[in-house]
Amino acid sequence: MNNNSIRVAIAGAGGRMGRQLINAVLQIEGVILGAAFEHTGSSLLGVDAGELAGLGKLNIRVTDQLEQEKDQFDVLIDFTRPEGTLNYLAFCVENHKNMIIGTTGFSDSQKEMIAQAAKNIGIVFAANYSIGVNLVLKLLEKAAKIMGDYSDIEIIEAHHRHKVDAPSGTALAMGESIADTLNIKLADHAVYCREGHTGERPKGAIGFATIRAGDIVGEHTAIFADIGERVEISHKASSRMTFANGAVRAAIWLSAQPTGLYDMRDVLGLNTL
Ligand SMILES: NC(=O)c1ccc[n+]([C@@H]2O[C@H](COP(=O)([O-])OP(=O)(O)OC[C@H]3O[C@@H](n4cnc5c(N)ncnc54)[C@H](O)[C@@H]3O)[C@@H](O)[C@H]2O)c1
Ligand SMILES: O=C(O)C1=N[C@H](C(=O)O)CCC1
Repeated sequence: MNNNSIRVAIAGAGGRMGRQLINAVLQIEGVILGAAFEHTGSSLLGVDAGELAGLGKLNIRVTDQLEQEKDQFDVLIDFTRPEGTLNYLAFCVENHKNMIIGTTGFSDSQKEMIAQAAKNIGIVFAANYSIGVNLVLKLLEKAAKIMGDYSDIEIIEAHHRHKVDAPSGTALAMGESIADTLNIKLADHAVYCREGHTGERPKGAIGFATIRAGDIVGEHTAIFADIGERVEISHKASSRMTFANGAVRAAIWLSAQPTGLYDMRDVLGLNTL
């Protein structure tokens, strides 16, 4: 640790991702843990953040008192729920703190609030912070360019039984990447549900299928299928540390950027390829 270290606050510190993020902050050079937040009423308030993550005492207590901690951090990493994110967003705008948003499941109007906030602070907003998934988003542009206007496109995702939103943010980002390349609106082509007598597959549909089971960390496949052949582009995450390491990398990168809205492809330099 040195005086130039970026001080990170973790929101949702007691969650599956929050605990991994505490771990990642302690392991990665250039960042230190400044604060750990949980929502009001959480049974984890007052618990030591290091002990929460199984790392021993850090003398940083989990709190819901943002105002009291505001001088302890430069950037807030949020993996919570949309309503939680929007509360933290208002606080960060008010107090000029950068934000890394990993939460998924936002409505269009909530996404617009994030975009508006990014006029005042730096925000990286990504449905998936793994390097591999962001590479996949780029590969999908290539596949869509070559096969997108004649093949049947389907996106399949699988996650653990506790996940509350569907399709996953990553599956939607994959759909957006394909739709943007084809110059179409995902909302006009997405098919999220099939049941009963559906009729034949409409040409140009982008289908989504969701699996929720056990402890699956996160798996995504995009299929481009024609008669006689199909291409499948897949990513499988086997540890949440891949997301946590990516989010901390984004926090370091964001500290050197001007105010604005970025995604993980900006952080990795993939948007200029
Ligand atoms: N972008 C990525 O790379 C990535 C990776 C994994 C998970 N996620 C997303 O991150 C989010 C969290 O996932 P998780 O598996 O850690 O979930 P989780 O349920 O284990 O953790 C959520 C945390 O948020 C807290 N929380 C819930 N409601 C809140 C509120 N209103 N205000 C403040 N805090 C609140 C909970 O107490 C908990 O600590 C989900 O939206 C998930 O889809 C994104
Ligand atoms: O575990 C989750 O929840 C995940 N959510 C993200 C999504 O919705 O895409 C990323 C993968 C893990």
